[in-house]
Amino acid sequence: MIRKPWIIDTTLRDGEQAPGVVFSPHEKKRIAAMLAETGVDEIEVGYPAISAAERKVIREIVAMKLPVRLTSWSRANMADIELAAECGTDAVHISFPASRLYLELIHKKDDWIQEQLHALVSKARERFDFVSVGGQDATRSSTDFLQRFMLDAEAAGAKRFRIADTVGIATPVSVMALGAALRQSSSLPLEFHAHNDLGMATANAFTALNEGFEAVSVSVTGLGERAGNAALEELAMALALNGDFDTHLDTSMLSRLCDAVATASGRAIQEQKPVVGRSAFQHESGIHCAALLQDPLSYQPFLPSRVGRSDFEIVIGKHSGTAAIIAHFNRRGITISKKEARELLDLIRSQSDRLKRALRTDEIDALREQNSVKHA
Ligand SMILES: CC(=O)SCCNC(=O)CCNC(=O)[C@H](O)C(C)(C)COP(=O)(O)OP(=O)(O)OC[C@H]1O[C@@H](n2cnc3c(N)ncnc32)[C@H](O)[C@@H]1OP(=O)(O)O
Ligand SMILES: O=C(O)CCC(=O)C(=O)O
Repeated sequence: MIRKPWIIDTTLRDGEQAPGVVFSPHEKKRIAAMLAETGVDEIEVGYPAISAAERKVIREIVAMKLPVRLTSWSRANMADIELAAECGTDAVHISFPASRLYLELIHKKDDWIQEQLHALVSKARERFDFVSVGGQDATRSSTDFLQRFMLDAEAAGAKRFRIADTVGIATPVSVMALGAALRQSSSLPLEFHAHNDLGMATANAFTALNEGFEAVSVSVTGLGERAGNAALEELAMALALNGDFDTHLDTSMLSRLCDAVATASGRAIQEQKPVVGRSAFQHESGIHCAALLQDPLSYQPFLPSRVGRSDFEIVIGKHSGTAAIIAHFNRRGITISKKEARELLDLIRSQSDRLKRALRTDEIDALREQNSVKHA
């Protein structure tokens, strides 16, 4: 059966918490509009308690009437919820500490959670259509604790429970075990909020959906605290290729969306970034290029056009072969013979070894000129 996962984008909340990142109101509105156009189901649009300016831009995004659920983030206190209610979002997410360590850090005991859940969720339900409850640091908590927490959240009227892997220590194996245990004791829909400290955020989000979590939170380019969150573009493509999910996401928007967030955040997209990094569709190896020129899916998981990119790029250097060299010239409207390509390849390899890099087009042209002078 094809499943429909609920994709929550938190670029405007957890994404902006990446150290040093500040989005302008214009950038926030543009990112929200692009997220809606991409087809995410919900946008965690910000944290109202930060400032009046934050509340103003959230209200402006609400006024855009995007076809997506907008959620405000809140701590587990009445003041934050009231500030969130001023913003007019459809939903509020109330974040509780969910581990002993986090409870101690805010000087609270276990029974505080139960009391607050009832007071805060019932208050929030008067003001919001949808109330989600979050467990911060849930992956360093015990299953018993979380089971009780979820039952209390459900009884208090919450509509979803977020398991936050706040310090990014979960693995696909632990996510599967946790999901299975929690679903035994409560029918409250589950969300997984991954962090990438061990490089597993996307894998954990993907595993959570496969394990039966109804929702995941992601951010564009994985922007977020420390090593970031699960990346929307990575999860979108993993789901699209998997075949068991229908996300309704327009993946052809992903490159533009990631570029917009990279520019607005001042965090350039890493060269090797999956899906949208510059080298994600760049090839130098001769064997790969020879095959790609016959079938572009031979050495790529999907066509670049699927994420809004143009054709794959051939890089000419030490690892090139003659097919790539002939194609390099063909793409520029120049026909060269296999024999000439072979002669050029020797020159390209020596120069590439010497320079310790691939060659630019002008350098390749100079070598061709040098080779033709030799034959004149
Ligand atoms: C894992 C996460 O992503 S959590 C989200 C983190 N995001 C942010 O912190 C970004 C925005 N933060 C801010 O603008 C400020 O920190 C504010 C407005 C939230 C609070 O500022 P301040 O009042 O100066 O408090 P400060 O930041 O020093 O300390 C955090 C306070 O929140 C309390 N707190 C922390 N987590 C929670 C929680 N889940 N529920 C209730 N209270 C909490 C702490 O006990 C502490 O309270 P205290 O000031 O009474 O001791
Ligand atoms: O919303 C929550 O409860 C969790 C917040 C968060 O971003 C995290 O714990 O990583």
